[in-house]
Amino acid sequence: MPTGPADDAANGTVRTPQHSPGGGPAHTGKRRLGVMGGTFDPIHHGHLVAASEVAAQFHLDEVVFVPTGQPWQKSHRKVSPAEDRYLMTVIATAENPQFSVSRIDIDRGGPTYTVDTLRDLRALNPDTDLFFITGADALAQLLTWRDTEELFSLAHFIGVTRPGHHLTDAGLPEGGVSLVEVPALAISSTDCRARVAKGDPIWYMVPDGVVRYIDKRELYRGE
Ligand SMILES: Nc1ncnc2c1ncn2[C@@H]1O[C@H](COP(=O)(O)OP(=O)(O)OP(=O)(O)O)[C@@H](O)[C@H]1O
Ligand SMILES: O=C(O)c1ccc[n+]([C@@H]2O[C@H](COP(=O)([O-])O)[C@@H](O)[C@H]2O)c1
Repeated sequence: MPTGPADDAANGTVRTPQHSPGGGPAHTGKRRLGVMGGTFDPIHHGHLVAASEVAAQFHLDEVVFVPTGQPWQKSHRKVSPAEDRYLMTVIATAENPQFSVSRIDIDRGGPTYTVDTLRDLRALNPDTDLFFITGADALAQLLTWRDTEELFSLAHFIGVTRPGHHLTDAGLPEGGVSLVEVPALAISSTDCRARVAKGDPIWYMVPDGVVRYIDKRELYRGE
């Protein structure tokens, strides 16, 4: 029976980065909390599969989804109200006892920086190891985030595959990042929004409750 990412690496499911022998930090005996940050406009099955796969491979006790307040690197486009994105995330994760949702980035106000997310989660969860889950596109931009040197002291970073993006930890600190293959789902929030705007269905791309919420709140129409 696998005991951790090192075993998973042995059977080939973790693409072990050269900087991170064994595919991730050893189990310290502390609670292991995954952190999935995103704008979730809307949340879709690509997010959920990534979180579920990382939780299994890294033996996480829980994954907390953290919708952004103001995603400063998406300031060039309209972002739906935080409350709508938060509620869609709650609806999408409600059935999974291992998943939860945090409002910390929304309630803090101002632009969302992951360094603040992780500092706050650290304070709220003493004696817990944090694992920040992020997609290949976000991983490639990580060095443009605020206070990158502090980020890697707060959490271990797990980069997951995403169709259309190359998964690499080039330039990132040794041992700070693990790369994981997740079952590829070619779904993006951008595509979901465009489909709703055109009147195309998004059934089965996002959870059923999220389809109904988007319809009820008339999100993405005419965008
Ligand atoms: N299909 C997917 N597979 C794996 N990871 C994904 C997928 N879609 C999004 N992610 C990751 O989830 C995190 C949050 O993503 P985000 O909320 O921005 O969704 P998105 O689909 O990338 O949105 P948008 O299309 O609006 O940029 C990011 O790290 C992103 O790379
Ligand atoms: O900390 C930063 O400067 C930073 C810059 C861009 C994105 N992030 C985080 O990356 C995650 C994915 O962001 P997004 O906007 O692609 O959904 C989310 O948790 C963001 O807060 C963080």
